[in-house]
Amino acid sequence: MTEAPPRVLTIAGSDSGGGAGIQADLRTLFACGVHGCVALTAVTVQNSLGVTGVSEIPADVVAAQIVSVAEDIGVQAAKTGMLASAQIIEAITPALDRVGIGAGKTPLVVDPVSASMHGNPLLADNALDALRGLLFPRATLVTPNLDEVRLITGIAVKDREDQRVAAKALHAMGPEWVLVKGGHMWDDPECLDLLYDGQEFIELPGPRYDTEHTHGSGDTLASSISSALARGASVPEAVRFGKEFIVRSVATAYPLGAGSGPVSPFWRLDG
Ligand SMILES: Nc1ncnc2c1ncn2[C@@H]1O[C@H](COP(=O)(O)OP(=O)(O)OP(=O)(O)O)[C@@H](O)[C@H]1O
Ligand SMILES: Cc1ncc(COP(=O)(O)O)c(N)n1
Repeated sequence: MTEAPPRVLTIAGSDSGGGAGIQADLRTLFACGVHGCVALTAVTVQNSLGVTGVSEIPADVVAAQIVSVAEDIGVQAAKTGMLASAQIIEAITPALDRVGIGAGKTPLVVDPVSASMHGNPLLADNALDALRGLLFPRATLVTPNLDEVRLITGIAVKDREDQRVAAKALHAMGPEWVLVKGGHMWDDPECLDLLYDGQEFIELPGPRYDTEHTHGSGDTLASSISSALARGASVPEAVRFGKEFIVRSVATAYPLGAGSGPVSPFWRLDG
């Protein structure tokens, strides 16, 4: 009998265009050789141009998916993406505690998705307190982009020095590690992501490709990191793996529809 691969649980929303959300997560997890499980939080009506509708899954159903999967199948890492509302965050917190995800147990990556790349909201404004107060203290790693940094901390990051100040402010909210992503530092010729554990800064430099096709880049990064954590990697090892994974996925992104196409993990399946 073949041994089961590691399992990663993604707690996230669906993107009907298949570029971001759980579709990007499952595609990435598959390419990384781990089994992906899902706790669906919302269905979005979405294509390459943006989001035109959102239907939330009832909060108790989101929580029940987590418990069902973790208690039977077992997971070695989990990640959150679009969480939609304070009610969903409040419902999943006791479920995560019940099955031992986060808070120093099974690694939990919190990607604090607040809006789509087109600017459409994916998290209610009144959910920020729950995100900061309930999820951040349980997180092994939080992975905000610069818009999310501004929403969560009030810090407008313009350069690499600000990125360090923001990392400290985010770390003070309770996560073990913080990754401040540099994709939105538009003036920077590189995409430098900054990892911080309260003591040491680790810089993860990378090229900046001149492309509009970066849909799903945050999900792909967080999922590839989660796959490495599920295999037992340390956080710095997992983030280095994820950075290499996303660089190659942006390099091979493809156009789709009239707007922004998705980053592509397919390169990993070649040869
Ligand atoms: N044009 C680019 N070229 C290379 N790497 C990029 C580019 N844009 C983003 N990245 C990388 O992709 C990852 C996601 O970064 P970003 O800051 O864009 O997060 P995000 O906004 O959450 O992503 P998205 O919302 O597009 O899913 C980071 O590792 C970042 O450095
Ligand atoms: C369901 C869902 N989850 C996450 C994103 C963020 O991805 P992006 O910033 O690339 O639009 C999204 N657009 N849709």
